[in-house]
Order: sequence, then C-alpha cells, then structure tokens
Amino acid sequence: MASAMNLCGNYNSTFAAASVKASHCQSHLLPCRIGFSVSVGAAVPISCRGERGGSGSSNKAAFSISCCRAATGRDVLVEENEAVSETERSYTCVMKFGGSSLASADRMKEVANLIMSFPEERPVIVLSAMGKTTNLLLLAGEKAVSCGVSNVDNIEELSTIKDLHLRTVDQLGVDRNVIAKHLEELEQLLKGVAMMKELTRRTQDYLVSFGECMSTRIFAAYLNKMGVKARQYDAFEMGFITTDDFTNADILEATYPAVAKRLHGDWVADPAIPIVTGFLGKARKSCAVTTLGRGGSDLTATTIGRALGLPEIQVWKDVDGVLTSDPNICPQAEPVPCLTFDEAAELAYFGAQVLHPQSMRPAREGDIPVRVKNSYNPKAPGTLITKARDMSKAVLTSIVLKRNVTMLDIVSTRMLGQYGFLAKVFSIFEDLGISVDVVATSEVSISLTLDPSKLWSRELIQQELDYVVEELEKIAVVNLLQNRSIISLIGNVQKSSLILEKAFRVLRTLGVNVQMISQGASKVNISLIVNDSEAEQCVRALHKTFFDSEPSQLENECIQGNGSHPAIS
Ligand SMILES: Nc1ncnc2c1ncn2[C@@H]1O[C@H](COP(=O)(O)OP(=O)(O)O)[C@@H](O)[C@H]1O
Ligand SMILES: N[C@@H](CC(=O)OP(=O)(O)O)C(=O)O
Repeated sequence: MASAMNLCGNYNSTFAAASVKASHCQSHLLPCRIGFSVSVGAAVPISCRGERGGSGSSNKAAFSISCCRAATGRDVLVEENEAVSETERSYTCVMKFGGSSLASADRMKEVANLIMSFPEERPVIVLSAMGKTTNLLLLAGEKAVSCGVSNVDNIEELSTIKDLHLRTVDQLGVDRNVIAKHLEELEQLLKGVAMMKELTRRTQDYLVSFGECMSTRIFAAYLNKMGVKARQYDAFEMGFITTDDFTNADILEATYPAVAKRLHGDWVADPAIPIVTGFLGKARKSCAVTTLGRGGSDLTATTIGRALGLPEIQVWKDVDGVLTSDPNICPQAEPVPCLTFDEAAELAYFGAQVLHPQSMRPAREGDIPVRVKNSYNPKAPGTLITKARDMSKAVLTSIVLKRNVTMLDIVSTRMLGQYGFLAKVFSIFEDLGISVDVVATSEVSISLTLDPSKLWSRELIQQELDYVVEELEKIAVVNLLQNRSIISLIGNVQKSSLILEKAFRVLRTLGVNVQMISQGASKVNISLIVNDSEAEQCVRALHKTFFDSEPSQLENECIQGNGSHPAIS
C-alpha cells in the first residue's frame, strides 16, 4: 500500500511534492485547527507516540493521494483514495519556536507543556537559539578578533552565554553533559578567532551555530526527562543542503527529499519527536555549516513542512500573530487574522521582523497553511497564512518599515530614447550580486533602493556601494542618497487610489515629502521612500489613520470611493 510516508520515502522531490498535495486533500484537517485553543500547564504526556493509531483497520483514516509521477517522460496526475494508518502518516505538523519563546528554563518548560497539550499532534519541532544568544555569539566573535587569546575568557558575552545555558540545564534538571562539549568547543573557537585576528563569514556561521545546537540538545533532553521521547537533530547533519553563501545561504532543492527520507526513516525505525536546529544548513561545496540569514528558523520550519507534505506549519512567537505594524513603533498594533502567502512574503521582505523573508516560499510551493501563534498567549487565534483569502473588504493589512536603506538616482548621460540603458544598469547590479528592492523609472532615469540588511558587515557595504557608483558613473550621473526608509503599505492594491489618497493626506499633514513611490507587480504592496528621520512618525500617523477607525467606516469609504478621513480632514 502506498502511503504519504512511503511516497516521500522514495527520496524523490516529485514524490515529496506529491505528498504535500496528498495531505492537502484532507480538507477535514484544516477547520479543526482553525481557532484551536489550549491551556498551558494542562500537560498531557505523549508517551505512546509509536503505538498511536496502531495497524488495525479501526485506526485507519480515509486518505486521498494526488501525486505526480514521471512515468512516461511527462508528469502524470494520479488520484487514489487509500486508507493510511495514523502511524504510517508519521508527523502531523511542524512547530517552530523562536528565541523569544525560549529565553529561559521556565520558558522551555512552558513550550514543552504547550507541545504536550496537543496530544493529537505528532509534531516536528524546530528551535532557534535561546533568547538573544545569536546576537551574543556575534558580539563575542567580534570581540575575539581584537582581544588577544589570553583575554577570550573575559569576553562578557561568552560568560553570559555559558551562564544562561548552564543555569537552564540545572533548572530543567538535565545533565550538564548535554552541552558541556559545545561550551568547551565554543571557547576554543573564539580562541582560534583571537589567534587568527580574523572572523570570516564561514567561521561566523560556525560560531553562531552553537546557539541552536545547544538549545535543541537541552530541550530534547528535557522532553526525554519528562517521558516524551524526543530526538535531537543538527540540520546540517540531516539533509539541509545550501549554497555556500555564508551568513545568508539559500536552501537547495535536494534538501526536500533528503530531509523527508531522514525524518520518515527515523520515525519508522524508532518513533520520537524530532527537535531540529533552525537557521542552519550545510554548504554543498565546502560542506561547512551555513546559516540562512537572521530569523532563518522560520525558513527551516517551512522547508520541513514542504519536505514532509504536512497539513500545517506553526510558527510560535512572542506576539499574537502578524500585527498591523511593528509593535515597537505602534504599540496599539493589532493582529491580522488572515494573510495570503504573497502578503506575508512582501511584509517579511520589506522589513517585518516577525517572519523570515524567504520563509513563505516553501509553504507557497507546497500550498501549506502557516499559522503564526503566540507562545505566551496560546489561546489567541493568531494569523493564518494561506494561498488566497477574501480580499473584497480588505484595504490595508499592515504597514511595514525598512530603515537604513540606500537610494540611487541614476540619470543616463546618453540622449532620450537610447535603448539598453535599463539593461546596462541592472547588469551592473547582477555582476556585483547586489539586490535591488524598489524601482521607479522614466526613459532616461532610474531611482532604486538597495538592501543592505542581508549583509552583516558594515565596511563591505560601503566598499560595495563605492564600486557600484564607480561602475554606474561610466554610463550615468549617479546620486547616492543614504539613510532612507521604505514604508510599505501591504494590502489590497486594487484599492490603491483610496490607499494613496489617505496616505498622502497624512504625509502632507506631517509636511513629509515622499522621495519615490512604487506599486509593485505583486499587487499587494505600495512602497514610499522617506528620510529615516521622518519614517517612524509617518508609520505611526498612517497606522492611526488606517487602523484606529471602525472597520465599517473603512469599508464604507471603499464602497463609496470616498477617501476622506475624519482624523485628517
Ligand atoms: N508586523 C509585525 N507583526 C508582528 N511582530 C512584528 C511585526 N514587526 C515587527 N515585529 C516584531 O517581531 C517580533 C517577533 O519576531 P522574532 O523576534 O523574530 O520572533 P522569534 O524570535 O520568536 O522568531 C515581535 O516581538 C515584534 O516585536
Ligand atoms: N537564532 C537565529 C535564527 C532565528 O530564527 O532566530 P529567531 O527565531 O529567534 O528569530 C537568529 O537570531 O537570527
């Protein structure tokens, strides 16, 4: 009998994708997940995971499989209805917990209770490093470069990391040995950095990997101590294969079948909850440890979701879901109940820290719903991210701010009507491997923004910018404008006139001049470029206008096409 699990076990990405579709045919699964509520502390041990479902016919669930098979040289859609036992289906969802959910031993206990409060789930757990450990590791690395080998022991961040992790294992009552070797190796690594007086990106990735390697070992040991069988995995040892772009590696396609094979194989051999390091991978060429860019554990979770074809991916944070704006700028920001993958991807790409910019890609490809939940408030419904939603009443979903953006005004030195100007400009960015965010063009000029946030090193950015300008000046007059911000209005661009009218009224009232505007092809984002110094004030005022009024009023305005708002007029 073919099951979703066995199909994925063929280690073939087509079949892995097929099992994604398979799980989505179980439409009964989704409604029961929407709006679920749990009570933390009401722990229900998941002690008999391997036995759950058994092999008897009474435990079999109707299961519809729709898969693609390359049988005759072309893809063929095969529809089958089969009965697959719960056991054979192995995992039921991915649950990712970020650093904010894992800041202390108490938080780890609460997360363990939360996982145990879903006895019907057989989750794959993805964890980030505890609290701010990644930042501390980066700072320790920077200090090691110049402090001298004999002073490494005195690096404050190293002591903070050691104290946090040792205190956590002690408070959880697990053996210090679970992380002893890692702490020792971390210190040795920093001594190596101090000796070399150099921290390459490759070493930096290896250095920050200690955070996730330790948090997952501690958590798996704690679950086992609680009688819940768990197995720790380092992503770089379990099939996460990436490019060699240290600090910002891309996950390669080969990851999906490799991860599916490993997780399914282990489940069949010896069922246990996998506790996987987020954020990490293994470089295809050098085989060194890589990282997926800051916040990359979200991407680890969606990659596993797609690899296994799971019905849901849950991303647990310290906020009640994706909010109408960054709560650090707009404390009154409210959770957004539903988002499309496109909206979430745009929101993440344009600066909302809550999701990793690339994390929606595997979910979208596998059409797997992503639920953003609050580990501090599990009863809150959170945000459900799916392929489509009813946009008929939607105006604005969220306002996002991306600071410290560099803008370039590029004016052709050739005459009007010269062809090939745009192509030349973009080939320069391509050659230099620089990503362009927002673009506005006329026949002889281009304004665009460059994204420095993907790079972790300041000097390199300046060096790169100098080089870009030098290259562009061969064909154009270039004006480099730094310290700009992109304010992205994510929502229903079908209502762009309404959105823009309201937005520009606010900005005019504030006396802010928009330096560039772009309405992307995505149809969910309008970007406005303003000075960094004005940006937060603009976001707060825009938020007040779009979200502090009764929803019915916004809807009325949409229907009547009347953009005026009492807060401004
Ligand atoms: N639009 C937004 N919606 C929700 N949170 C946001 C948004 N913009 C910024 N944030 C910030 O993102 C944080 C959650 O993301 P992150 O710190 O990466 O979580 P985790 O470490 O749990 O993965 C929130 O605490 C909040 O301050
Ligand atoms: N620990 C990594 C990866 C990550 O995803 O973290 P978080 O889930 O806490 O944002 C970072 O800080 O970037």
